[in-house]
Amino acid sequence: MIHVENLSKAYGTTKVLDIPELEIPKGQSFGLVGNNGAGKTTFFSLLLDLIQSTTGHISSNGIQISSSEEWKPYTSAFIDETFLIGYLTPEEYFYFIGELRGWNKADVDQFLEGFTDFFNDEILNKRKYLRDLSKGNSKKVGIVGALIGNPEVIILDEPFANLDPTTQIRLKRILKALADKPEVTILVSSHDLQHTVEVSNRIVVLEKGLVVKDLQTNTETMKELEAFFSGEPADVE
Ligand SMILES: Nc1ncnc2c1ncn2[C@@H]1O[C@H](COP(=O)(O)OP(=O)(O)OP(=O)(O)O)[C@@H](O)[C@H]1O
Repeated sequence: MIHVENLSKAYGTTKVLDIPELEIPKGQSFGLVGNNGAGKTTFFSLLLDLIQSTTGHISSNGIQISSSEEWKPYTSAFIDETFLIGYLTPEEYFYFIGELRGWNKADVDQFLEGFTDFFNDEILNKRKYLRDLSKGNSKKVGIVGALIGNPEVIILDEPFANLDPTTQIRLKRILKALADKPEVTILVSSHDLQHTVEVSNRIVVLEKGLVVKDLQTNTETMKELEAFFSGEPADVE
């Protein structure tokens, strides 16, 4: 589905991402973890053609993302609040995204009914502009907006950050349900190892722009990640 080849990004003389090759098959739920500055957002920004690579390229379904728009109809993302439109209410924003994705108002309304718990009565019918929402509530809008139109590729940068514990648990359920769909490829970055392991069947660890671990999630993955990030051997209890 997504093929990365010889990809690097440098600012001046500093290389912040260097991925010689990476294949993300259709249907995979791909978790990206790494410490601050590891290159997670850089990678996702390159995947969405938000920044230009220094070398190499990424293709999605065989389409080179920097030279064609054809990947956009089936790809959706929420990276940060720049994806939101401050002067719209959540409803207006969702309808706007719906229009882009070929859904009418009724389709969007019906879809939003599935997020009543997730919204916790703080998003819809509040007559508030997106610019006035709290960070957590903005994130909820961005995530749900990214799911409108049943995209096949979903990219979410740190979706758990700024969410309260109840909403994090609800989000995990939503992401797991998406991960179970064979036609959906989902890429999530997070600093929360536990959440990432729970919603991903593959975990890639970035460190200073390099892929230093590439794991199929199993019962040992959490232990292995904790050992890696604490700098201690994995077999120490
Ligand atoms: N426009 C820029 N100019 C210079 N350096 C940049 C620029 N954008 C990102 N970087 C650098 O690239 C590196 C990777 O940043 P990136 O935001 O991808 O990391 P991250 O893994 O998402 O980090 P975090 O967990 O802190 O969000 C960092 O060292 C960052 O300072």
